[in-house]
Amino acid sequence: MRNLLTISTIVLKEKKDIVYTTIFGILAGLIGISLFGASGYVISKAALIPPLYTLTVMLALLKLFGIAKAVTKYAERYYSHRATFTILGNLRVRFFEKLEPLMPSVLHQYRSGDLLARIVGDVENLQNFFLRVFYPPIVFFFVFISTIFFTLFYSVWISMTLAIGMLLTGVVVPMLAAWRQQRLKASTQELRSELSAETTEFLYGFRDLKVHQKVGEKQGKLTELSKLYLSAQARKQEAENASQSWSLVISMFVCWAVTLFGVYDVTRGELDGLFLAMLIMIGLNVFEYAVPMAAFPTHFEDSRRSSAQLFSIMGNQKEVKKPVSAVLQDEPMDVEVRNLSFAYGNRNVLDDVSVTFSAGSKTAIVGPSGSGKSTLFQLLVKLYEPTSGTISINQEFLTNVEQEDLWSYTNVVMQENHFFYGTVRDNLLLANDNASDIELKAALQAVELHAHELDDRILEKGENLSGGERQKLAMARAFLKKGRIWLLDEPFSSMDLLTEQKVIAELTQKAKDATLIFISHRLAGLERMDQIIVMDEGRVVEVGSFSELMSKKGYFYHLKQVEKSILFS
Ligand SMILES: Nc1ncnc2c1ncn2[C@@H]1O[C@H](COP(=O)(O)OP(=O)(O)OP(=O)(O)O)[C@@H](O)[C@H]1O
Repeated sequence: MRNLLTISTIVLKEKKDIVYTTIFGILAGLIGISLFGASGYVISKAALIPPLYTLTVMLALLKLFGIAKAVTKYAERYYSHRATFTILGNLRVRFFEKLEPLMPSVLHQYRSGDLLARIVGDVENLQNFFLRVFYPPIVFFFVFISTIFFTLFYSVWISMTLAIGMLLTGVVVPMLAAWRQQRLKASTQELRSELSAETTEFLYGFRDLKVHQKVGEKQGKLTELSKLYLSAQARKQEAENASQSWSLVISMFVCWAVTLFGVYDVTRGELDGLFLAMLIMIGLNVFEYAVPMAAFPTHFEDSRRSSAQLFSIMGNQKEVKKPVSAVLQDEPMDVEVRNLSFAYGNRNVLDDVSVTFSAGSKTAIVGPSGSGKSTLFQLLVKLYEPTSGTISINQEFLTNVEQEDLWSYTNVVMQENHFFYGTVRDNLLLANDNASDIELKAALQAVELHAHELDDRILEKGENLSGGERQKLAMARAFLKKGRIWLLDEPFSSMDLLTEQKVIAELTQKAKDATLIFISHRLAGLERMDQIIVMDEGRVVEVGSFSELMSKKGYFYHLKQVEKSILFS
């Protein structure tokens, strides 16, 4: 409910349109009922053969009502839709602004299809909040109350019957429908998110599923989920149709009752027969405004669930602080890690890690698979927040440094890098918009990607590149940036040894005025590093230069012996 209140505050920003919508909605309702009522009166009056001029004036008035109804209805639609689309725009912007600083951690917690369904589907769903939940009840009650008061002048019984009809269609039927909605366990939103997440995974993993002959099995699961979603939608629609039908049935009974009471009053001489048709027509027309009330609970429940789904993404996250930072400079920077621990859920993967990367130093982090190297890397680039301990850059805690700032001063190459559909040029320009073609070609040369032209096409996710070529292109992208911290997570693992040595030589040259931290599986070529950090089971087990570690004959020395024995066996 708190989420819906937040949505209401966003909706209320469009006060002007909301007021206009409500006023024109009420006017359209009152004029519509007057038009019907007046038609009934004119029919009765015409039967008494009044002078022609009386009929002419009455018909002219009817025409005027007709035009006024069309104009007010148009204005109501115009302002309500204008408000809806502006509110939808505001919601999208608000959601995006809230989500953007949280994005790295959000991406790790949600399946991509689920996130997409929430961003697109749930925001879209909220368009009904104003259009079907927020203002129709106001119009309904205002129009009904006015009608009840008006009919009171003619017949207490008719007025009372309309009041009962209003209570039944405006309160009882929607309450029953809301109760039924609550009993529908699986919400369409949750099922849609699941379906979207499963479909995305199916498409991403299609090739592997095919290789392992599991396409049919996965397809069956998807079909099952899709059926569940369709039946949830059907049940929801059935519930809405049922309450609309009940509303209609009640309105018909009320109209019969109005007719009966009217006839009874006329026979007793308490009501002029001239007004009977008018009252019946009013009774028939006023229930038009009860129809949206029947759908009210469905849309209310939809909006509640959608807002809860949306806010659950933001509510789960600790918002990353974004104070302005003056710590990052265009010169090599100190990076200090103190007593850093990190857990994925309740699984500890880093335990009390303390290391220093002094300004301009070159560090390699090595260790067996799963020792926590990449996790440390992700904490250094602020993709995760530490469970405890600190990371500081130039004596400023990383929590006080803007993520965008950090990334603009850092050259990052991850284990898996993303490439977009487009040309080699487009993908390189991501790192530096202002790079000239000469600089782009030099970057390609530096990573030994001679065979590729700037206009060569790259498919989505770099599908038409080999693993090594993807790493080379990612390095070329990093070479185009002028960062003062280099953070590389196994950037050469798929390159051949010769290319690796050439790229490392180029990297050493390019990063000579920067702090370089790189994670490596291979132990060759680490002699030129200022320090080597050896990790095992989430802890730092050794730190020192190559010669220090080799003479110590500890963990690193042992790893090196194993590597040698594999290479020369
Ligand atoms: N997103 C995640 N959720 C849960 N556990 C994770 C996640 N990512 C990594 N882990 C676990 O954390 C531990 C450390 O992983 P990490 O990727 O940091 O190791 P690594 O030393 O970089 O390994 P490698 O050399 O194979 O890349 C591993 O046991 C891994 O299973």
